[in-house]
Amino acid sequence: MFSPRFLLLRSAASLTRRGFCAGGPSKQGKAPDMVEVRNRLRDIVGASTNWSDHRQAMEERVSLSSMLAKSQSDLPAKRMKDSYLEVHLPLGSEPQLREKYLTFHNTVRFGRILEDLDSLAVLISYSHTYNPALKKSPLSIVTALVDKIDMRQQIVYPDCDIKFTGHVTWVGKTSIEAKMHMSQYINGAYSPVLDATFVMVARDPENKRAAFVNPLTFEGPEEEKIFQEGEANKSRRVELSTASLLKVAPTDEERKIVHSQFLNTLDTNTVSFRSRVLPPNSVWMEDAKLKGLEICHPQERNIFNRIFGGFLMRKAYELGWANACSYGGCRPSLVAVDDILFQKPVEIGSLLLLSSQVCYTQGKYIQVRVHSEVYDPLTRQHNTTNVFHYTFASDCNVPNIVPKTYGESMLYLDGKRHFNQTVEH
Ligand SMILES: CCCCCCCCCCCCCC(=O)SCCNC(=O)CCNC(=O)[C@H](O)C(C)(C)COP(=O)(O)OP(=O)(O)OC[C@H]1O[C@@H](n2cnc3c(N)ncnc32)[C@H](O)[C@@H]1OP(=O)(O)O
Repeated sequence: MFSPRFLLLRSAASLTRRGFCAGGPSKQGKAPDMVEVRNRLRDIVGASTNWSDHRQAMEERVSLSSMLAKSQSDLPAKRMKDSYLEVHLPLGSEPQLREKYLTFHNTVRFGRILEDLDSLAVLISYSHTYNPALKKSPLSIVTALVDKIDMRQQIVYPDCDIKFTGHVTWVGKTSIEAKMHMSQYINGAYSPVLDATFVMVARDPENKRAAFVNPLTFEGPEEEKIFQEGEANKSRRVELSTASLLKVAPTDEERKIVHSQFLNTLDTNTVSFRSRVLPPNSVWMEDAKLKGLEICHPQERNIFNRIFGGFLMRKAYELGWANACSYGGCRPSLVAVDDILFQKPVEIGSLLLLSSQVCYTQGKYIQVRVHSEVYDPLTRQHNTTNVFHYTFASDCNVPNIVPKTYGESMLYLDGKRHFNQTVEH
């Protein structure tokens, strides 16, 4: 069985029984925090605490393959409340924790929140797939996609307690959608800060092949609605991927936008398609990039000895934020995160190249895309691992971003699609 600490974190019912009510810690014990979430994740898969033991720990996991279900119907259906978790981040009551989360401008580092959400989504997924007959889970559950994060409040205070709640909202055969909410204790009550939807994928113990997850049942019309939303999200994701500009031509309306941008930048003094002039209050796309490099040390590993998805999101977010800050000339605030795709795992020891680009602007909004790739210095090969999309708002209107090449125009249209999806709807 998973150890009693895991049970502390389990369902809504057990949380209430033990007194982990919304108001804060109980008398019987402290409400679970992020350290406990990560310790639990380590226990669930049997990850080593020291890097020097990681090979042995991985070898031990291989034997768990025989515990995998042969089909989804062999697994018992779970209820939404079976995976419900509530976790506290006591920034208000534990000042020593604040340092890790604090920005120079006395707000909360959003990159740290991304890390916490990622760990929580994994634990929610393990709660859904929990099998009391097993000591360790044979599943390797990885983050495939951050579907969206909607900000409901711009400012996150560094000295007020934070509460995360969440549960599984939809499952496929081997994938799980988890929705999480973050709220902050301000003036005697918790007020909503953000809503997040993640898609997790279950793999075998060696993280090589997909593995079945328990079906999900819903109780009552409210849960049915949540499940239907999950179905709709899945269909939307398939539609978006089919219409990707990397696969098909832009729509008629989009083509018109590209051509009118081209005409707007033609030099009227020359009869040439090549001589281009930057319109007033505009910036060429090629001048709105910011790049970075990360050496992927063992310290940033996840429980599967690959680089932790939350770390990748934090690094990409901070680079994207710095780019938006430099572009708008003031500190921007985050409006939304959407469609962060984890295409390939990042191995420990990799050189990770991060490249951010302002790809769309509208009024005070700045849409930033961050692309990350692993670079092998021996073969000089590059492999894309992630693509991140962030929407920021500046204090006042920013210059228009203008593409010059066809490839940049596609980035612009892709940025516009992401912007419309997150801000306008
Ligand atoms: C030791 C110290 C530890 C310290 C503690 C650290 C903190 C704790 C950290 C905790 C750990 C933190 C966690 C981390 O850090 S995880 C690290 C970050 N994530 C990764 O590295 C994942 C990288 N990506 C991949 O490996 C592959 O692309 C995956 C495995 C994701 C898919 O591969 P592939 O494409 O070959 O899969 P498939 O064709 O067999 O399909 C399988 C299923 O997947 C569904 N699907 C696929 N893609 C998407 C998508 N984009 N949107 C929605 N769904 C998607 C698909 O529909 C199907 O579902 P279903 O139809 O069967 O239902």
